[in-house]
Amino acid sequence: MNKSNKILKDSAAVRWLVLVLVSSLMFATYYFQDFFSPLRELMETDLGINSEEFGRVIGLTTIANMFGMIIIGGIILDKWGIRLAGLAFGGLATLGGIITALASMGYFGDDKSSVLAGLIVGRILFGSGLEVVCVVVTRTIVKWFKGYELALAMAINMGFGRLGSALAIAISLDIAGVTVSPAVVFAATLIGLSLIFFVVYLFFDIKMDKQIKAIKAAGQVKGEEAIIAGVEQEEEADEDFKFSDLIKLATNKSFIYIALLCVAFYSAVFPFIQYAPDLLVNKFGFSYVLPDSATVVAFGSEALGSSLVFVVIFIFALSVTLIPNSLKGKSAKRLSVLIIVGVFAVVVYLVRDTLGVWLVNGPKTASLIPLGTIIFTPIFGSYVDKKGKAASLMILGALLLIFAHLSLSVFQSPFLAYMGLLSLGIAFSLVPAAMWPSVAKIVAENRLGTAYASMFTVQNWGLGAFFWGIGALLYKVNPQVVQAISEMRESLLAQGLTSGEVADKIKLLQLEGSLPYYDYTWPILMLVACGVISIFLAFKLKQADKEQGYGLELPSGQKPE
Ligand SMILES: C[C@H](N)C(=O)N[C@@H](CCCCN)C(=O)O
Repeated sequence: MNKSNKILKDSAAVRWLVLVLVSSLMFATYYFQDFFSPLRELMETDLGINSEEFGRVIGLTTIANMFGMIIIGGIILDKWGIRLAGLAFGGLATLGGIITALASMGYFGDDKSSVLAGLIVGRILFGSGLEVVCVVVTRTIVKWFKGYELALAMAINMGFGRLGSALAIAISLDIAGVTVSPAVVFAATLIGLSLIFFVVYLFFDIKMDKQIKAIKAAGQVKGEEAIIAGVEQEEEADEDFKFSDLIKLATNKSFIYIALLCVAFYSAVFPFIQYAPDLLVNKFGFSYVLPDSATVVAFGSEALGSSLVFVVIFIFALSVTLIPNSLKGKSAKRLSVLIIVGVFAVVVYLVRDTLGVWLVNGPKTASLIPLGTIIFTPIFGSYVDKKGKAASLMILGALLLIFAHLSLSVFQSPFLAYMGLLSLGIAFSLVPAAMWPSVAKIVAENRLGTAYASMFTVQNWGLGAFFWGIGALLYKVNPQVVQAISEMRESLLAQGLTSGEVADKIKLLQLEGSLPYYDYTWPILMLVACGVISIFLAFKLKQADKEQGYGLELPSGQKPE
């Protein structure tokens, strides 16, 4: 390559800096999507927002996407390009964040209906920007990493999103303290900051476009340079939305199965994560606040012991998965697994008090689900690249999903709860790692943009229904709990207690057994049905792939004979 024809993306340092700058938008939007999750109870005690209304706030976040916002956003992205579309939809998400924050502070009125209306409007605006931001970021990564480390860049970008989710679940209650608004203000500030990072990115984008233009203008576009300079045109053709393409996709059996699998699978995961901290507190007796070690012991040695076993199994699974990549020879592999597990078991023993405190806290434990996927997704992604078996791995993921939701709904054992969370984390790594590259096998490259946009749209139908549905069913099957908490809240407020004091008092009364907990059995059992549908669809996908020959079971780059 002619040295003078080098452009910004040829520098690894600039490429990775760009990835961090644009991935900050993923981090912040995923954070904002999930930060309400550990606040379910506080919303009720601080703002009087019950579980059905909580479900409405979360569910309506996706409403614009259910009615074609992602398709519209994709068309706008084609017309305006990455820079303007990123600013417009990142700005929309930020505006939604600001309105949500103002509503939680009582800026639009202190009464429950004004707060609720403000929260809903804010979340709808945020949600309208969220998914298009995800498409803009994906397209930006393709622009900078095509021909380089594209798959790794995508996995790391997804990791930024998962880190956002994990942190949101783990720390928002600590940020909130006794009122909801500080957590909302913090989450909205993060989106604002990430938009500033995106603005910084724009300087790189403008500069690279100028370089490409200059190369073209100088008429040096030959051979290898042509590929580089052709980036823009190539991507425009790749990502264009065409309604005729939608029709073609809708008649492809394999695409239908994978799109429906995307709906069924993600419906049982993203909405579950929103309720996981509250489920762990209400069903398994986890805490919302970080308890001291004495309380952890009182929580029960069974739970404490199971949580530590959970950590050791997690590390065992991790080392078994990781080691084959780095060591050859069975005995060397076994020995290194033993050493790693042994060392970690000692470390776990030494820090057992702190770890025990964390692993009986609902939000902190629930945050391990997205956190674990940051490590597992690239591992499974590389397995799919090298060995294939994508359809079979989706079947396995669906099976783990069923186990997870069964152990978290019908059983009452903390040990099974930890195992359920672990298998949910593995499923949440397996299925995305196998699903997204499979779409690229089923759909021609020039239809991928349309394929992702239509998949995200139908996915949002499921998400909207289940975000709201879990809260609504929880409300429906727990009328006495809703009434008892609401009456207690009214009476404590009438006695002159502040909303923070009311929240504390209600928690205390629940701990003492004077106020009941929510029963989550039916809302989570409903998600088992999603797992059963997922497994059926994954089998159908494997069958359809055999007929249509996309090679989903083959390693990356191999085609069936
Ligand atoms: C929420 C979003 N619609 C979604 O499905 N995100 C996926 C990642 C999609 C990556 C596509 N290149 C996720 O698992 O977070």
